[in-house]
Amino acid sequence: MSQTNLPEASTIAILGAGAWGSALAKLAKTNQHRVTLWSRQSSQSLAEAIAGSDMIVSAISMKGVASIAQQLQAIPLPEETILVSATKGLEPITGNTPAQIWRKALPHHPIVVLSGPNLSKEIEAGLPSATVVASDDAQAAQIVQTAFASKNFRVYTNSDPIGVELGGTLKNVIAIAVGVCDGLQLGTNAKAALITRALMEIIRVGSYFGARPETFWGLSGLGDLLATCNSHLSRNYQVGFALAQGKQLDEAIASISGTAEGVNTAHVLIGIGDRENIAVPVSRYVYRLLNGEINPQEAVEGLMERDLKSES
Ligand SMILES: NC(=O)C1=CN([C@@H]2O[C@H](COP(=O)(O)OP(=O)(O)OC[C@H]3O[C@@H](n4cnc5c(N)ncnc54)[C@H](OP(=O)(O)O)[C@@H]3O)[C@@H](O)[C@H]2O)C=CC1
Ligand SMILES: O=C(CO)COP(=O)(O)O
Repeated sequence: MSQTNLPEASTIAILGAGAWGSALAKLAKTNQHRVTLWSRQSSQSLAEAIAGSDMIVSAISMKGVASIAQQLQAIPLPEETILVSATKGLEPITGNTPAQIWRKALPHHPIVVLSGPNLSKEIEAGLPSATVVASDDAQAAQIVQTAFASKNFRVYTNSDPIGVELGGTLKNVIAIAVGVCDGLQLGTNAKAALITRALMEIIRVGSYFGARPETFWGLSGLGDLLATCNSHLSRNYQVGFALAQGKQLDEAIASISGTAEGVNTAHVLIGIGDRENIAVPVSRYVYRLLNGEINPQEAVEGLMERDLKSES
């Protein structure tokens, strides 16, 4: 399909009017869709905002997903309405991904995950970028692809939704680690080693959950690691950088605008790693640092002094 042809106009409701929801709304408007951007602050009710939507896109922070999904359950919706999950996080206690929450709440709807190296400020500025839309429902993924693709936003489909979702979610913890690495001025070799070993860790966790390893070499895995680990625009990276400057976690969080999902994800991930016996050394040191058990320098020493092992 040529991207010079505008996709047919759809009615799209975007839930979550923060940085990411607003950027997605702008992308959808570029393609002439009728767009409603909704948050808890909106004058419209949720039911009014989604009325007549062909597609509902959730760009809500992890902490709000379950309650909004529950509210949507109570609103009659045609079964063909596509739900697109753009949140990158894990639910505390259950460890569910956002798409798993949507699937449980609205089992009869097509669910599509949207994830990739998508720093919202760059997208708002109209810079070129690419993303992935993943679903078990190939047709739904293609509809979302067509709806959002434009000359500055290249959208790929993928049939491994859990892999695409975990790639975007788990890299947030690593972006905190790399923010620490850069904040301590540990150099390019250290950063390359950290990102590469972290990718192995992400693949280990993803494989346990049934994701395909090769998915993590794509945009939502390696691609998003490269974006967030190399940019001061990443809030997760900023949290790590601030910790390396000696800030306490609450100060670091207060110093960024918006949500740094990696903080909560680290806690949920370590719970899963402990329960399922999955080795996640980089994420574990991030978790210990966030908990105040160690300082940034001790995290570096701990990672460097681990038992010697083979690379695989
Ligand atoms: N910013 C980015 O570059 C990207 C972000 N993401 C992901 O998108 C998600 C949102 O990020 P971002 O837009 O940056 O975050 P923001 O903090 O800018 O916005 C969060 C949005 O979630 C809503 N929200 C928060 N808590 C609740 C709740 N308890 N109930 C209902 N709504 C709630 C907020 O609503 P209210 O205004 O009412 O508080 C707000 O609209 C995150 O998971 C993030 O990882 C993914 C790709 C890129
Ligand atoms: O996920 C993102 C870019 O793909 C945004 O990263 P931060 O949440 O760290 O800002």
